[in-house]
Amino acid sequence: MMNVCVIGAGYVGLTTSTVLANYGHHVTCVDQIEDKVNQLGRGEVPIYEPGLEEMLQKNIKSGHLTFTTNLKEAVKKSTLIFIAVGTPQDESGKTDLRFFENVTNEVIPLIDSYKVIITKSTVPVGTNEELYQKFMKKGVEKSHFDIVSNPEFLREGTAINDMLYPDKIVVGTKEQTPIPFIKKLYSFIEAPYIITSLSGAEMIKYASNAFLALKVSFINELAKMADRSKVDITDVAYGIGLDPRIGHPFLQAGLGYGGSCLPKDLSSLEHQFLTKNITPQILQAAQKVNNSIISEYIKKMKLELINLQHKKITVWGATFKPNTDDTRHSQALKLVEKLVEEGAEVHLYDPMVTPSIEGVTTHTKLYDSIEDSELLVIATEWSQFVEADWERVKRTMTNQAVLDCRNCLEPSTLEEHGIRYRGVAR
Ligand SMILES: NC(=O)C1=CN([C@@H]2O[C@H](COP(=O)(O)OP(=O)(O)OC[C@H]3O[C@@H](n4cnc5c(N)ncnc54)[C@H](O)[C@@H]3O)[C@@H](O)[C@H]2O)C=CC1
Ligand SMILES: O=C(O)[C@H]1O[C@H](OP(=O)(O)OP(=O)(O)OC[C@H]2O[C@@H](n3ccc(=O)[nH]c3=O)[C@H](O)[C@@H]2O)[C@H](O)[C@@H](O)[C@@H]1O
Repeated sequence: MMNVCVIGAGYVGLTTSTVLANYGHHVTCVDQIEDKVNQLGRGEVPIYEPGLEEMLQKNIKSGHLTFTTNLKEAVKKSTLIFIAVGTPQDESGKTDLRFFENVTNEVIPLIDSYKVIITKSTVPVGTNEELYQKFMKKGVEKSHFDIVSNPEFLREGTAINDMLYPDKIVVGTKEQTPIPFIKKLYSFIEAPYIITSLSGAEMIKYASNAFLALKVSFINELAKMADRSKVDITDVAYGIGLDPRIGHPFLQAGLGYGGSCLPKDLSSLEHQFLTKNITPQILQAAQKVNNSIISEYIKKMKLELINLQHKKITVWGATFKPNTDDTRHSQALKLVEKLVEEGAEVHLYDPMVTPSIEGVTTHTKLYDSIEDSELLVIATEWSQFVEADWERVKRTMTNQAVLDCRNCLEPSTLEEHGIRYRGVAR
């Protein structure tokens, strides 16, 4: 079993640390935020990720997983060093590598024996090659390090399962030397290896997120046409998805894609193209479609209420998708903000988060949020909403109308209760 250091205790760092510890490795997870480290040390996970807390507690107890702010000690005792810090976008949309660079600057002087530096963070094509050059320039002995680009493909909400059962393990490397280490590390996972260059691995990660975003934008563009042609978009998605060359996943029309990665990675990839003087037409179109969706739904609300000013509208869902507490780049919150701009009296309920937004009343009880409401908008497809008591919804609202921006409800169920249903091209 191997000694592993994971730098960054976010979704990726925590899942990586916990899963590796669960399969017998000795993992030290480092974060710079002391409170977070203390909390994690007590077995409390600051993010909502199903199954993570239980697995983490088990591994702390068995002694396979520890948390610290002391990078030096963690690096010294480990052969494999994962970098899993955030790589957000800056104001211009390109990747802000500040955290990544801080970490590598801190790690370089600590290397005095062979280590494999494994980049899990999503970084622009060419970053790991530059990192290799940086190690060489700073005089780290060639026999003391290898750089591996090992991007992560997990989804929030199903992180553990995705890490245990990936469809592939991508390993970008300049040398053969680190490959046996990586294979030993992941020996509990059955998945094909894609061994490629450092930049190849980086590009696979961006291409993957970009393609997922394209699928979502493609179906959302079709949904606009379907809506005006009285075509049910779920039939179209099902029909085209049966062709194995297309496939069903990521053809759910709705409010569009959000989250901490798809929007930022598309924007980053667009910048990477532009710096090479290539216009990324498809990427730009996918983003344009995604950015156009909120106004489509505002129009739909106006069909129901004519004017949104001073109308009491309730939005159910704030997170960017169900089963997470992440609201980064949430389309639901963009919709809420737009409703405030339109002068509506906005009420918000989410099972996991209670964000504070100027001009919005946030509720902690589902049915309180729709009291005297004139329109209920489903912005995130939490199962709690799908299973709502529609008779109670009908009694509590002033105007019985639901706009299902995720096509997650059964129209006939609502109609049976005398509630007007509008969905996404249905
Ligand atoms: N969130 C996700 O589902 C996925 C994220 N990724 C990529 O993985 C990377 C990490 O993403 P998240 O886990 O969401 O990030 P996050 O932002 O949730 O967490 C990053 C952590 O790194 C810590 N950190 C920053 N600088 C540090 C330093 N110098 N020393 C120690 N700790 C430091 C922060 O305190 C924070 O706890 C990103 O590049 C992201 O694009 C890839 C696949 C899935
Ligand atoms: O790089 C990352 O961080 C990760 O980004 C996404 O994972 P995640 O952000 O957790 O969320 P997804 O499940 O991909 O959903 C993204 C967004 O697309 C939307 N979506 C998804 C599917 C669909 O059919 N329609 C649709 O609108 C979701 O509502 C959500 O807002 C990718 O799916 C992961 O493979 C990747 O590792």
